[in-house]
Amino acid sequence: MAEPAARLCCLGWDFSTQQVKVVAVDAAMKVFYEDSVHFDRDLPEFGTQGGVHVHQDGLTVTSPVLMWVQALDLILEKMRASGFDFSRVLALSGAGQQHGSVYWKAGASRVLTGLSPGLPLHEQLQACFSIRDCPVWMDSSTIAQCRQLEAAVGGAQALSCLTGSRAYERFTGNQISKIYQQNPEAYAHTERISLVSSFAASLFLGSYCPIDYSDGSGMNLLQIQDKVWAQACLGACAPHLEEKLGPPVPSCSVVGPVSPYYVQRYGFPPGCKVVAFTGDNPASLAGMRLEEGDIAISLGTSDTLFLWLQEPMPALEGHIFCSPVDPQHYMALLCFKNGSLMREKIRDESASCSWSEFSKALRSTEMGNGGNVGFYFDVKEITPEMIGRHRFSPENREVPAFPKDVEIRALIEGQFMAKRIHAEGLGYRVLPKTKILATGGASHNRDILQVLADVFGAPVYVIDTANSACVGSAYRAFHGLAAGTGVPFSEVVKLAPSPRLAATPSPGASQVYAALLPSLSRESCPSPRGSWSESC
Ligand SMILES: O=C(CO)[C@@H](O)[C@H](O)CF
Repeated sequence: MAEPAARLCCLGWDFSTQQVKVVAVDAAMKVFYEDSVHFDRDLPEFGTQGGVHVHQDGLTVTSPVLMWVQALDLILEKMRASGFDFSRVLALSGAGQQHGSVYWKAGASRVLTGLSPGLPLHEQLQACFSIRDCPVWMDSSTIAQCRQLEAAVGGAQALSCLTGSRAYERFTGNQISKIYQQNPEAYAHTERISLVSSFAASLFLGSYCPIDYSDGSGMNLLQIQDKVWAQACLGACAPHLEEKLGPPVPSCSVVGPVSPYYVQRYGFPPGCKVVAFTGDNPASLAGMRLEEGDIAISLGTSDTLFLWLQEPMPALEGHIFCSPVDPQHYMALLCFKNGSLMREKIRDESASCSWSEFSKALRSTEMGNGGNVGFYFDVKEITPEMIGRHRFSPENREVPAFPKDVEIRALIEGQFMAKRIHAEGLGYRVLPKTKILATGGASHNRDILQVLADVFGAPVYVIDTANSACVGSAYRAFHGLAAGTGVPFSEVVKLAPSPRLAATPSPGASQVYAALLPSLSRESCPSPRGSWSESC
């Protein structure tokens, strides 16, 4: 096998909240190089914590754009110092933390197209941004702008039908609206607005890179069915916004060759292609190689569900984005705040702080828990917006407590049944070929995965998603090389490592949960909707 330095490859980048990461993937879909620059540790002069600045109001959260630029300088220098052979890079793509926005000052495009290979990027781009502290996804200071936007388009459900989500504080349109309202001069001096993903792509392109459909779906501005900017949303947020955004493009677009800056300074081949960058979650979906009917569940501090949808049903919970790998389909994201911290609390209270006791309780109780059902929200839940612990007896009476073993199963079954109900509320359907891809801390507990397989009636696989956004970006770069050939993404990446089977549904599981789910659905998803055309 050729030495790592000599292998033809694609690069996958991730401009995430805390770091910039890169992986190199060869034609056998094997990761053979990875590197990262950690903002807090490697660029301490910017004074971030977790890559961000939380402002005095506790609501505004920003990151310095020049920190991101300098991080790219640093990581490229690290790669060069390690002997990485840039001349073998066929294409590159990447991801950025979703919803964040970058404001290029009038005249910046001339600097971007005329970069001097003798200088680092951050020295040349110092004066190119009209806003130096960019709003990021952790910001929640735009509730007023959210209400204004929903009012302008006919309400929360109308906005969800149009853009895939009701108004969320972190979504970019509301952030732009706040900047226009509170800093009109900076807004007037802004010639281009990028997402973090398209900003990063612009650095490699040496010109403004368009926003892709998938990450653009996280702005409350893109009409996700027709994949055009929603004029009513643009008008409600800020004037002349469409010209500052530029037209969106399909996520699999080859947006151009890499800038000569990288050819001359680092030795990239002149023909190295830049494939549109996208959001970190869409890139992760690509990295996990989700296919139609599959679900990916990240069981972490909060639990996150990634769904592949053909016929989405926009709702007041969750987010529907254009798919990053199939222009005809969609993906959905559902976040559940009460994840591992809730599981750890019940473990401490009902299993003597022991996971093995916790697992023993799951093994010693029956599927369906004898009709005892529970919802456990010690912090205010996002999906649905509820708080507190709610336990119901088989007679559907609320009760104050369960025996310890019953409590443990009620927690896990309740968490997974709620996920299935809300997923189906967005239009998801379990198919015969459905795979559940589990990742995150709790995915190491086989007994928890067994409950997951039983509730969904589908096999559960475990995957390592440590670099899923980067790896997904490298996969998308390979897919970009096949642009115009009609070869599907799944075919391009078929050599990638397969997930490991961890649990299959127990006999009779479908019947048990088919009996329980409808009653739960009325509790936790009260407004049944029809298809997109019926509910929007
Ligand atoms: O806000 C989010 C998704 O809607 C987060 O997952 C960010 O993408 C993290 F960067």
